[in-house]
Amino acid sequence: MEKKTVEDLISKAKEAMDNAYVPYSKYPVGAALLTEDGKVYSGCNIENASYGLTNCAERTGIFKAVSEGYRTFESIAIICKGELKASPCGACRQVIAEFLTPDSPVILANEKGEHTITDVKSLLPGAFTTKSLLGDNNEF
Ligand SMILES: O=c1ccn([C@H]2C[C@H](O)[C@@H](CO)O2)c(=O)[nH]1
Ligand SMILES: [Zn+2]
Repeated sequence: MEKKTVEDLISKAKEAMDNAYVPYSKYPVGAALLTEDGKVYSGCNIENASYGLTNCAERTGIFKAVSEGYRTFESIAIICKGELKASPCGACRQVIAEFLTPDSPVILANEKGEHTITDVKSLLPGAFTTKSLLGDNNEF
């Protein structure tokens, strides 16, 4: 990926992270997605007093974009507070696998300005996808 694109996505994810609603965990997360036509959608985590209703940053960003008509994304950047780089939860990995391709870059960043780039298939090998429903997933 181009350095500028990576830096831009991380910076948009950080802006979203600053809007995180996290009174319970106090663990802000931000995500930013690049659409096929070059737009960026971002999201933050949104918690709830009924803890299980919390929505992660990744899914907030993806659902915002899907609700406006987007169906596939080029890449996603995720950032969290602190020195550890972000790592999406299992639910988000499944949703990421739905809307990005197995080779799509996933940028995992921390607040110190560091990041790692992995991809969707590494986050969720053998993902259950629309292909599985069509009997066309023979990864395993
Ligand atoms: O990748 C992740 C992991 C966790 N969270 C949120 C959920 C909750 O608000 C807080 C602590 O789990 O972090 C995210 O938004 N994305
Ligand atoms: Zn999640």
